[in-house]
Amino acid sequence: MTSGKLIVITGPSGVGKGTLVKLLLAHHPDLSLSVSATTRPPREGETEGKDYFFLSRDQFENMIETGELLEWAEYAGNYYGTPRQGVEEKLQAEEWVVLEIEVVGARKIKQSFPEATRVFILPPSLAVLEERLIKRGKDSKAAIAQRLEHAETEIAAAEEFEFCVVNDDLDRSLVKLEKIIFQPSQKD
Ligand SMILES: Nc1nc2c(ncn2[C@@H]2O[C@H](COP(=O)(O)OP(=O)(O)O)[C@@H](O)[C@H]2O)c(=O)[nH]1
Ligand SMILES: Nc1ncnc2c1ncn2[C@@H]1O[C@H](COP(=O)(O)OP(=O)(O)O)[C@@H](O)[C@H]1O
Repeated sequence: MTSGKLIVITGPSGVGKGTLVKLLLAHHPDLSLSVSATTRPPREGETEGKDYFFLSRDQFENMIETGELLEWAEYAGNYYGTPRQGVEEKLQAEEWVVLEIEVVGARKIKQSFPEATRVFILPPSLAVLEERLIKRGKDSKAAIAQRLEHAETEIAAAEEFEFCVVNDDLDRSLVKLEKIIFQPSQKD
């Protein structure tokens, strides 16, 4: 790797961003994942500093005010944001950094990093997205309904992004993502 690169993976909740990013990092240990800050309480099994930096609203708002976040957004009642320092240090060290973030934040990244490679992950259909959210078993019925409603607006913005991948078959989607990241000039 000859220079730093910022890779942004975005798309609606439940589309498979986390699953794809995990596979991508397992196949390419050179890539570095940015750990986000959030005011959402930790879920069972989540670790501070590994999955997220878990902050109070006051702490998060302080980071916004002091410009410590590269981007941030409010999603389903909680704040989520990318700590600036870690990403900038990694890019300066010529690392390739992956952000897995929701759509509003991914949009904002374009302003500070016009060169970023941004990939929007699409579900094969809204029905499949709903199925995945239900199967994942992490969200209440009401939360799933809220996420699906939100997904429709997010999907309408997909065309703004440099690349789109429909996450149908997981292995095929991973290959498409790898092509976008490592061979962006080649068309398939
Ligand atoms: N803008 C922004 N979104 C983030 C960040 N970190 C995570 N997210 C997004 O916030 C949304 C909710 O994340 P989470 O509560 O972990 O739920 P899940 O990804 O749906 O399981 C997801 O779409 C994440 O991609 C961040 O640093 N900035
Ligand atoms: N290509 C796929 N085919 C079938 N199920 C998938 C696929 N990608 C992800 N999933 C499943 O869908 C659910 C949501 O995926 P997840 O990675 O948590 O989404 P996100 O991070 O976008 O919220 C998980 O249960 C995951 O195992």
